[in-house]
Amino acid sequence: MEHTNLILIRHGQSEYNLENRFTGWQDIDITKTGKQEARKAALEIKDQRIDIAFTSKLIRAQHTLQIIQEVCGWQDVPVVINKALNERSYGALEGKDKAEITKEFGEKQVWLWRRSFDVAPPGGESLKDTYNRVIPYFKQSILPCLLQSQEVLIVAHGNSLRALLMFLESLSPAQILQREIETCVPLFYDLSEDRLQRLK
Ligand SMILES: O=C(O)[C@H](O)COP(=O)(O)O
Repeated sequence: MEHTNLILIRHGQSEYNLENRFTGWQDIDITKTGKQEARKAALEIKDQRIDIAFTSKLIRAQHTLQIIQEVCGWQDVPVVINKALNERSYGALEGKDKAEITKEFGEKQVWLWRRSFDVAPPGGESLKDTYNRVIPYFKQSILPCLLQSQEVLIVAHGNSLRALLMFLESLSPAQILQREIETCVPLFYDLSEDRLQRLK
């Protein structure tokens, strides 16, 4: 496998993913399928060296990371938990059925809430709001590890990771509209020293 110094993984399927409900900050665990996805992701990355792992305060991400650690034998890898990596808040939509909300508000509005950069769901966070907490945390706590040549694993959420890859790949608000992050499909980054310096 090629060298990589940063791996991003979205948690395994959650109970609400299975039920097609908006999750956001609701602390919902992963399903049996989610556990299998985590084991599969672990097998894909187990040959990598990981020095430190970061995850959110939410159980679906932590549980996914625990399974990865068990399968890879990485129980001793230090884990840093921070709410800055939490999923975006879906506000008033949390717990609601995505299909019913689409029926009520229309596909275009729901798509803007789910995928646009700056349209926030009612009472929740836009991707821009999420970006504005994820990226300062990345710069302050994760980037220094990478700059010290540590190999980093981040297990987080669809939208906190969309914010992060927008930053890492210098994507515009128009480009991020198209990006979907699948559950437990590892994203590998090999960031050169020069690139890391420019991310500071
Ligand atoms: O919070 C949620 O509902 C999901 O984790 C991500 O949802 P999305 O695909 O609507 O962004």
